[in-house]
Amino acid sequence: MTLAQPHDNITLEAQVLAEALPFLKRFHGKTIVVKYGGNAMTEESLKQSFANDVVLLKLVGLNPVVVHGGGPQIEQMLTQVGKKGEFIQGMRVTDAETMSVVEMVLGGAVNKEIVALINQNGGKAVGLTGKDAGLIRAKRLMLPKHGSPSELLDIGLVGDIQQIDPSIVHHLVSGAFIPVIAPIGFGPDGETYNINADVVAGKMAEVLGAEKLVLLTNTPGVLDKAGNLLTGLTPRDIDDMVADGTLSGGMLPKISSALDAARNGVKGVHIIDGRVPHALLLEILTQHGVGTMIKSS
Ligand SMILES: Nc1ncnc2c1ncn2[C@@H]1O[C@H](COP(=O)(O)OP(=O)(O)O)[C@@H](O)[C@H]1O
Ligand SMILES: CC(=O)N[C@@H](CCC(=O)OP(=O)(O)O)C(=O)O
Repeated sequence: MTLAQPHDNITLEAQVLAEALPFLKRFHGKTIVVKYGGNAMTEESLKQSFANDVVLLKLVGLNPVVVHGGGPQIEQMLTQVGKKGEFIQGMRVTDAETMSVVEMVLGGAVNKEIVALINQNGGKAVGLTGKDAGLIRAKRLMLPKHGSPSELLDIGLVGDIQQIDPSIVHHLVSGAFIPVIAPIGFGPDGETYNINADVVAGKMAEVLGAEKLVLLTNTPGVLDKAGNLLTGLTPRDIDDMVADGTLSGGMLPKISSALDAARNGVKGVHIIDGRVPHALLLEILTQHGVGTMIKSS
């Protein structure tokens, strides 16, 4: 027996669907880069709702391109092999052994899990690393030291993106596929580089001329010192928050990539809570933006 739904609920559902129309029109045929952070890939039901949202966006005419992280998953594997991860300014110090683990975890397990989830939900996902079809060319990153930016820190096999050749992504998107990209780059002499996934997502959004960049993470968005959600951030706010330490750890590369993308033409850049079911749909297809929008000025 199926019980009838109260009219109020039905009206509400119809209203939500009808409200999506202006967003569907605005974003039809547009590229949306979605960064799926390792910290947002925790519960099984959330992974399913993420995959479902990506497929839905594709089927209604948008072009989602997924860039994923996997920091916690790398950490787990490093622990199994008796190594401990170390981060400087939100970037993993990467020796040769760590690089093999990173490539195995990101290019293998995590990438294929996301591809399989999207495909189970009715999409046609194709997994890539930055090595495939020459997608992400990189060189060794030298980090300016905090407080003494003229001094440079060498943190190992961490990549600084030199060039993105988006042709493979364009081919896949036009063939109705959903690209799923692991943040690994290659150097001129065949070196393999570990690149922060937020940095890859930001650059990918710029190079693809994406309409939006949505970064899914494990906080409600960017928080102030008291833990309140900030719904919008200007470059000035960001400078102040970096200087007083309100932004730290993994949020540093995230914010700087988000700001670069906003300044380089990506119209909507959002950091949102990947632990909220269907956060991606709420952000893109409703008026109820969730999380923090990063403004270019
Ligand atoms: N001001 C801030 N607001 C929100 N999160 C912050 C802030 N400063 C630092 N963080 C940290 O940044 C983390 C998100 O970055 P990260 O761990 O790299 O996640 P992801 O795997 O999604 O990229 C948060 O879980 C939080 O611990
Ligand atoms: C250089 C660097 O820090 N690379 C990251 C790549 C994965 C990543 O960025 O994962 P999240 O998005 O889940 O944090 C790392 O090794 O953890």
